[in-house]
Amino acid sequence: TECTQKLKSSLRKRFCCVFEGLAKAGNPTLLNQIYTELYITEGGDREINEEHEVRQIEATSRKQRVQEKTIRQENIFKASPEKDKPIRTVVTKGVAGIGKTFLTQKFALDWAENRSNQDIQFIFPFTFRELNVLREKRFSLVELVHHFFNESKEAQICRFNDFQIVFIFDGLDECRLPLDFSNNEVLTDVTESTSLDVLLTNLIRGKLLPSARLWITTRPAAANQIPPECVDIVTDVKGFTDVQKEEYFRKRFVDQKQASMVISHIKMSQSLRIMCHIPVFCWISATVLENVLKTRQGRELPKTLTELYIYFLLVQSKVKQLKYEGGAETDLTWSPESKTMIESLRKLAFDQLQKGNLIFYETDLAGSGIDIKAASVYSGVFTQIFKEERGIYQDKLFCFIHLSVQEFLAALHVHLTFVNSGVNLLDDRQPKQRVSKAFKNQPNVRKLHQTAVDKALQSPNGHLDLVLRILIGLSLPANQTLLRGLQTQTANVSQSNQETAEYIKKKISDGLSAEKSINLFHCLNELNDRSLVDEIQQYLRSGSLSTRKLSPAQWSALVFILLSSEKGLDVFDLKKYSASEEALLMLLPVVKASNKALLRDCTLSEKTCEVLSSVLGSQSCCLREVDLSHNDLEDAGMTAFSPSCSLRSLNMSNNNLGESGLQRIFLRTQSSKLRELDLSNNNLRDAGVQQLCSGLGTPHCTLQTLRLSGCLVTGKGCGYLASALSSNPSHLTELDLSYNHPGVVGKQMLSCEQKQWKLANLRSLHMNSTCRSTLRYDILLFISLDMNSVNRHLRLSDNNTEIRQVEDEQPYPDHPNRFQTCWQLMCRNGLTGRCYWEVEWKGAALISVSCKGIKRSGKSEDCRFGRNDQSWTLECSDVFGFAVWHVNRETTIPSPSAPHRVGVYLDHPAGTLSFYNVSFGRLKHLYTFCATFTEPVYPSFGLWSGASVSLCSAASKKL
Ligand SMILES: Nc1ncnc2c1ncn2[C@@H]1O[C@H](COP(=O)(O)OP(=O)(O)OP(=O)(O)O)[C@@H](O)[C@H]1O
Repeated sequence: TECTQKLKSSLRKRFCCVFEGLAKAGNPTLLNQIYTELYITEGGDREINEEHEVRQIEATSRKQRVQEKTIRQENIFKASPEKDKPIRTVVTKGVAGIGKTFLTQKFALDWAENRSNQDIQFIFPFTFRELNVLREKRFSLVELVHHFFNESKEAQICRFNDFQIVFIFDGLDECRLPLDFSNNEVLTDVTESTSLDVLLTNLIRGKLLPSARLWITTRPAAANQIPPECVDIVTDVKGFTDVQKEEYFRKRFVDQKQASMVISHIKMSQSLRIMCHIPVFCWISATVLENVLKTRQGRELPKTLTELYIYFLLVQSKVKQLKYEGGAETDLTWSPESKTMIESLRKLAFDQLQKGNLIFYETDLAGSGIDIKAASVYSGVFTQIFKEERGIYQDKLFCFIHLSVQEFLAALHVHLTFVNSGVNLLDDRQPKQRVSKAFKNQPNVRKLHQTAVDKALQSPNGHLDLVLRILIGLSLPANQTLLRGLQTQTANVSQSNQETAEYIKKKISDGLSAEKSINLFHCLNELNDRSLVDEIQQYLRSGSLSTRKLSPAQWSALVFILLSSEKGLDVFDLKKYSASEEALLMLLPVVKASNKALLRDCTLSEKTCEVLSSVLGSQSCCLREVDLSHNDLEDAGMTAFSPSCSLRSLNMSNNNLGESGLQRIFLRTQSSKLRELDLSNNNLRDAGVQQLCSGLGTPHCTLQTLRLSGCLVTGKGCGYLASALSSNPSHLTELDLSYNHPGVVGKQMLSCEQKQWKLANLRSLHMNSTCRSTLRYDILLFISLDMNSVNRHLRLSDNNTEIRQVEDEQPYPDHPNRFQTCWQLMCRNGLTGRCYWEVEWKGAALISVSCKGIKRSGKSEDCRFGRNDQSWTLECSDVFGFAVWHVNRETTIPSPSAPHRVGVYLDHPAGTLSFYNVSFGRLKHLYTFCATFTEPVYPSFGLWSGASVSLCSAASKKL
C-alpha cells in the first residue's frame, strides 16, 4: 500500500496540470478544472475506417440523437449487464484531438486522488510514443514497469499476480512496433526478458499476466492491429455533445458574458458548430475568439472555417510579437519574422501531407527550411500549432497540434505559392517553377481552384476535402485582406470566385456521392454562395417541394440542408418530400443518418430493397426503425435486411410478401438486434411461418413483438410457433395472430397455460377464428346497397349488385338520403372493423368510402365523393387511369393498363383505406389513405356518364 500511495502521488503530480498550448511559456491549466465530460459510446465496430477524420466528425455530429449506450470515463472497465464475463481489455477509438489522452489522464488522476476505482491497486500509464523509443531493448514485464515507475522498483514489487493492475497504453496509432500477434512466441513469465514486441503482444493476448486489465487508445484507422478476440469491449470517443461543448466554454472563460458570446457565435456558424465537436478545436476557437473579442474594435467575429484558421495564425504570431518583439495588442499584422516562419511551416505542412505524414523528425524540419536551433523558439511560441514531444532518449518528434491545422497550412501554401509565383502545386503536369510573366502579373485563382476541385473529387477517401474547402475560402475578399501581408501580389478574386462557384455547381449536378457533394456545398458556403440552398429552402418553406421536378443539383442541395440542419434528422418521412422511389434514392444519405425512416405507402418496389440493403449494411448507418408497410415489395422485400443490420423495429405489413419471401429472414444470427417485427396482412401462410420460426426458435433471436395478423396462418402454423417458443421462450412478449385460422387445435397449442415457457412473456395472443373463408380478412364483405341513397339516374340490376348510369330518370320515391345531383349511391354497411370487398367498373367510376353525414344535395363539392372531408375516393377511368381524391385534392396514380377490378381494404381501427388492382387473383397495391376514422364509414360509388359498377360476390374471389 505504501507503494500504491507513492505511485498515486507521482501520478497526481504528473497529471494534475495540463499544458494547453503555451506550454513553454508556462501557462498550466488544472486538468480537473478544464476537464469536461466526453461523449463516449460502447460497441463501436472495429472495421478500418479510412475516411478523412473531419468527415467522421460530421457524421458523428449528426448521429448523436441515436440512442447509443454511453459510458462514463470512470466506468470504462465496468461490464454492462448484458456481458457475462468481466472486462480485461478495452480499446478506445477516436479521431485526432477528440480527447483520448485527456480521458486516460483523467482516469488515472481520479484514481490517484482516491476518487474512483479504488479496487485497483496500481495504474501504470504508458504511451506508445515512449515505448517506441525502447523498441530495440529487451525487458521483462517487471523490468519495464520498474523502468518507468520508480516507486514500484523501490518497493521491489514483482508478484504482479497478487494485485489488481491496470495498464494504459495511449496512442496505438503511433506504435512503431510490429505487434506480430500471429508469429510471436508465447510468454507467460513476468520476470522473463524478451523484446518489447513479444512482451506487449503477450500482455494483450492475455498470456502474460491474465489478471491485469488493459486500456488501449487509438485513432480509428489503427484499431484493428489488435485481433478482435483479444478485445472485450470497444468504446468510441465521440467528442463533445452540444451541451458538453457549452460546458467547456463556460469553464474555459472566466468572463461568462464572453463565454455566452462565443457559444452563440459558434451555434450560428455551421462550420464552426460541426468542428467544435472535437475538443481540440473548441480550444482553438476559444483561443482565437477570446483574442478577437478583446481586440476587434468593431470587427466581425470570424464565421467561416478558413477565417478562424487565419485568425488562429494571426493570434499566434501576435503572441510571439508581444512576447519577443513588443508589438501593440490591437495590431493584427504579420511581422517579418512570423512571415518567414509561416513560410517554413506551410511548406512543411504541405510536403508532409503529400507524403501522408502526421509526425515529423528534425530532419523533416530541416528539409522544409526550419532551423533546428531556432526550433525551440518556434516551439516556444508556436506550440499551439506545433506540438513538440520528447520521448525518453529520443530525437524530438513534432506534429501539428491538430491535423486540420496542418491542412490549413498546406492550403495556405498552395494558395500563396500560386499567388506569389504563379506555380500551381496541385497540377502534376505543370513545372514547379515560376510560369509566364503575364500569369505572374495577374494571378487568377480560378484555374487553381478547378484543379483542386478535380483532385479532391478524385481522392477516394476525401483526404483533400478540407484542404479544398480552406483553399477556396482563402480567396474570399475578407480573407484576402487578412492575408495582405503574406501575399506579394493581389489576386483577382471576385470574378474568379464566381467562376469557381459555377464550376462547383456544375460538378454537384454530375451526381456525386453524398460526401463529395456535401463537401462541395461547404466550399460554396466558404464562398458565401448560397443560391442553390436558398432556392430549395424556399420550396421547403412554401410546401411546394413535392410538386416540383428537382434537378440532381437541387436534390443534392436538399440532402445538404437536411443533413446539416440542427433538428429533424430523427425521423425521416419520405412523404414530406415526395412519396416516390426517385425521391428515396436521392435522399438516401438522409435516410442513412436518420433514426427512423417512414417509407409507408410510397409505391416503392424491389429496387428499394437493393438500395436499402446497401444503406443498412454500412458502418455509419443510424437507422433503428423502418416502416415499409403498404408498398409492393413482394418477396424481394426481406432481401434488404442483412443479419448485421442494426434495426430494432421493422414494419413490412401489407407488402404482398409470400412464403418464399421469408427464406431470407434474418432472425437466425447472433447479431440480429430486431425487437419488433410486423408482417401482418401478407400471404405468409403456414410455410412462411415455418421459415420464420426457424429463426425465432434459435436462442440468438431476441424478438419481443411479432405481428402476424391476417397472414393466412392455420393450426399447422400455430404448431411451428409453439415449438419455436418452446425452444426460445424468454424473449417474445407479444404475438398478434388476429385474423387467422388457428382452429381449436392451433389455439390449444398456443395456449399459454399448457406450456412450460414463461407464461408471463406471452402477453397478448389475439386470435380470431370467426373467419368463414380462407381469406385473410375476417369479412369478405357482402355489401348491400342503401336503396334510399340511389340517384335517379342510376339503374340497378342483377339482384341489386350491378349499377349503371342511364339517361332516363328512375321512379325512386323521394327520400332525404337520396343523392340529388351527383350520380352516386351508398351501401347499408356501416363499417368499423377490418373489411375487404371488390368491385368491377366500366367507363369512369368513383369507388369510395364515406361518412353518413355527407351532403345529398347542394353544392357539388359537398356531395361528390372525394371532394370533401367526408369521403375517400379512388377514381377509375378508361381514359385517365387512376387517381385518388380527398378534400378535393387529387393524386394521380401511375398504373399500367388497368384491369377493371378493384379491391378495397379498410382497416378502420388502424385508420387505413387501401385500394388494389386485382388481376388473376393477385393484388397490386394502388394507394393507401391514412386517416383517423371516428365513426363508421360506408362503401359508396359514383358513376360518370355511361359507366357501370358491379359488386363482386365472395365466391368469385380467389386469393
Ligand atoms: N475532456 C476534455 N475536456 C477539456 N478539454 C479537452 C478534453 N479532451 C480534449 N481536450 C482538449 O483537446 C486537446 C486534445 O486532446 P487529446 O490530446 O486528449 O486528444 P487525442 O484524442 O489524444 O488526440 P491524438 O489522437 O491526436 O493524440 C487537449 O489538449 C485539450 O485542449
